[in-house]
Amino acid sequence: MSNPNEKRQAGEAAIRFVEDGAIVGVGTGSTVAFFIDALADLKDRIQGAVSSSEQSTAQLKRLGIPVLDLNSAGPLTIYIDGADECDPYKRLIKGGGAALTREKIVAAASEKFVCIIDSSKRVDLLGKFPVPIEVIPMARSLIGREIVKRGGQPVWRDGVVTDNGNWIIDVHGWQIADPAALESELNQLPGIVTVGLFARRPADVVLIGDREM
Ligand SMILES: O=C[C@H](O)[C@H](O)[C@H](O)COP(=O)(O)O
Repeated sequence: MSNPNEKRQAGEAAIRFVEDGAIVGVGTGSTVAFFIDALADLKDRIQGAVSSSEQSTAQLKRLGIPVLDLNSAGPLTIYIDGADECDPYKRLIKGGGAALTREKIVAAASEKFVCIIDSSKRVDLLGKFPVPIEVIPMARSLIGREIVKRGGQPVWRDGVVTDNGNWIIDVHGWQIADPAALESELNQLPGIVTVGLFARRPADVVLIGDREM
């Protein structure tokens, strides 16, 4: 069961990775919300943040933290984000909040990815949490069939539209022995925008509560 106290501890502990003058990559979700609250206390010491979602942008702006565009911000030193599952190799499932595409972009643009979770997210094998996949709407059925061919059960997150105007399919029933290979394979399918597996670029540091994994 998710532990809000550990989420808050992780969000606050991640502040130690923020250096003076940094532009901070900011993820999305209830754990990141604690991080953003803590970041507000440092707002005069950083240049600003690059956000991964409209939700995080709204919170950052409300707290007076400048939100910068990734194209002008350039490479970032640090990205802080939550996850839905994390394995012993710091490979992740993300996208429970439908923000996976921008999250993967900001993570890729950052030198160090610090993942903040509570202990309920730690697993030995990824796949108990359904894998979110962002798809172009016209490809929903096509991608659904491709997932069934690969042993998964696709469930359309009906009614959810991502910040990019796309849809989400959640894949149940995968026990993922080689997440990087599955991520690469799915990345080849026309119509898939982003796979919620962060295995080719795992986290660099994982904080479970205030404890480093
Ligand atoms: O799309 C959402 C993100 O990948 C979140 O980082 C993930 O779902 C974890 O969210 P939370 O911190 O609320 O458990």
